[in-house]
Amino acid sequence: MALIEANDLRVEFPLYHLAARSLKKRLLARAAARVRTDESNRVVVSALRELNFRISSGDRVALIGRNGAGKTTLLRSLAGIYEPVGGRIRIEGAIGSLIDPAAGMDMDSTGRENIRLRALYRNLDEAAQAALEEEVVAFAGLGEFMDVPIKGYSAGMLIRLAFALATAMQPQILLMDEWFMAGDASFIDKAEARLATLVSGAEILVIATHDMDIARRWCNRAIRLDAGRIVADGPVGPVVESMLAQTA
Ligand SMILES: Nc1ncnc2c1ncn2[C@@H]1O[C@H](COP(=O)(O)OP(=O)(O)OP(=O)(O)O)[C@@H](O)[C@H]1O
Repeated sequence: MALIEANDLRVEFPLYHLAARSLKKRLLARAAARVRTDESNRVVVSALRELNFRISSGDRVALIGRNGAGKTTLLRSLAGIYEPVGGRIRIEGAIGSLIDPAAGMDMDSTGRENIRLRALYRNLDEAAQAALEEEVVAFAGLGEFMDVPIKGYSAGMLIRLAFALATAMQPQILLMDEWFMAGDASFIDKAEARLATLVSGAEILVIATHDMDIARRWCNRAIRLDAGRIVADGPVGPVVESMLAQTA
């Protein structure tokens, strides 16, 4: 059984660039509720404030909310990319994340070399490594670009490779940013079919999105954030309605 549990989760970012007094003052005045000076006298923005929730097997959760609400920060905190400054996150289950296409990739290596590096990282034996390579190469459909250093890839090509790599191995918990649904039409069709299989196999899906249709189509629950706090958490229909009513 997979599980994600957050207790009083708090994430803050220091605003180092706010050395200029006037700018600091202006910003503090505008966003007083979210910007504070911490114990070390640093100006910090509260990205997530005392979040409490529990996500269990079978939950497919859409993280929704306006710009700056904290969706990406929460997704990244769950993936272990950001360290909470307060509270705790408990995760049970193997995580697969489709958050940052370049994460875990070596930009100087070719696509094929990146697949092999991932196989090494996952401790796959030779047969599993060969199977992974064959599957990712076929799915990504990058042709001879597979043998070109990935720093020469377009954004779309990098998404294809990242998507193929991340979805080749079935995770129990899948964390996803909506822009992984972007790309050219032929890839989107392929990606959606692949994702459908993955989502039906993954015990938990968490997807950060602005697109209420994506939320409704993929999720059964929504957590709505506003200015770093949870303002609604429940079945996807009513939570999406509350969001639409507010932005109408
Ligand atoms: N690396 C960072 N450094 C400083 N502040 C950050 C950083 N990342 C996020 N923030 C701040 O944290 C808050 C939450 O941002 P976050 O990106 O999580 O929101 P979001 O809901 O994903 O927004 P969007 O829909 O615009 O992508 C914002 O106030 C943002 O300015």
